[in-house]
Amino acid sequence: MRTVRAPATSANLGSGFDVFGVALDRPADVIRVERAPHTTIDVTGVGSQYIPTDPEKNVVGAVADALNAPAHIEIDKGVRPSSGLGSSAASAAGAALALNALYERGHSREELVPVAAEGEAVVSGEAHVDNVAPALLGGFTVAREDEVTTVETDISLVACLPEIAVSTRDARRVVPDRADMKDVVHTIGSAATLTVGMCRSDPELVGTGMDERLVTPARSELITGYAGVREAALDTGATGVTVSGAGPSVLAVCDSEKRGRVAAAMLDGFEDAGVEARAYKTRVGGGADLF
Ligand SMILES: Nc1ncnc2c1ncn2[C@@H]1O[C@H](COP(=O)(O)OP(=O)(O)OP(=O)(O)O)[C@@H](O)[C@H]1O
Ligand SMILES: N[C@@H](CCO)C(=O)O
Repeated sequence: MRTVRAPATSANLGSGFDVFGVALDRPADVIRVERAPHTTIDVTGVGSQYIPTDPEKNVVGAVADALNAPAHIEIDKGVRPSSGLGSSAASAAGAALALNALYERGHSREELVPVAAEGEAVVSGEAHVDNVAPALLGGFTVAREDEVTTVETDISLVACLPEIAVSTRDARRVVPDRADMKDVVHTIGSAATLTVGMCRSDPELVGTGMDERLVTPARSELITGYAGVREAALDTGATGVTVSGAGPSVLAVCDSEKRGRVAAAMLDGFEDAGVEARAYKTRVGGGADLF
């Protein structure tokens, strides 16, 4: 048997749609795998009632197929599904690392990124890697077609998860097909600023670099209370706020000692909109741990 703790992740960070991602040091899924003639799946934990155990429909089934590694797979969910915190990616990345070890396949973590992305294709229709890459590699990741660059960084974050479900599939439908060149230029400037901020572990630059006008405006409409939550976080010292992944979680960057105040303000913002929520005081963390 092999066990992996696979972290939540936040993709996009505003200006890096389908490119940027970060590993979060909490929450996380725990995946246990044992050799078996056919793949079977048990799911427990947060939101497990919404997660299929059919290997054709669960992301870990696609990963087991891709590695030709049938197994009994137990998933203890710490990352709620349809959260914008890379719930499906945590399971896919965890299963890839665990099955690779169980069957001694010998793949590197980098080689496991496209394998785990096969799982993402099961749920969102596309094998996007911007959540599985940080879940496997840790830190801040920049994903291009066949290449992922990683940077270690020390950035504190608050991820606020409302009791709303937004599926990645639905949130991809509202992304506009076309963009104004002025908005594209603005986004490139933000993405470059954010990248420098990650390299310098500078929350001001990272927060400033989250600003963009291409994807977030349409997606934030799917999150009841978003405008108030964003304003509340900025008023209490966050340096930047954006939609986490496809939403509905809202991600704020701030100094580590301000996380408590920012988290409380974001929860109040959702409460004012009549939405229950929970907040994770977290930071950019490492990739999945194999035990
Ligand atoms: N092992 C799994 N863990 C979580 N969700 C799974 C798993 N297998 C299948 N799913 C399905 O995937 C969907 C959740 O994935 P989705 O990409 O929409 O959310 P997410 O991973 O939290 O978000 P995001 O990618 O925006 O951070 C749900 O419909 C869920 O039933
Ligand atoms: N980049 C993907 C990530 C989903 O978590 C999206 O925003 O649709």
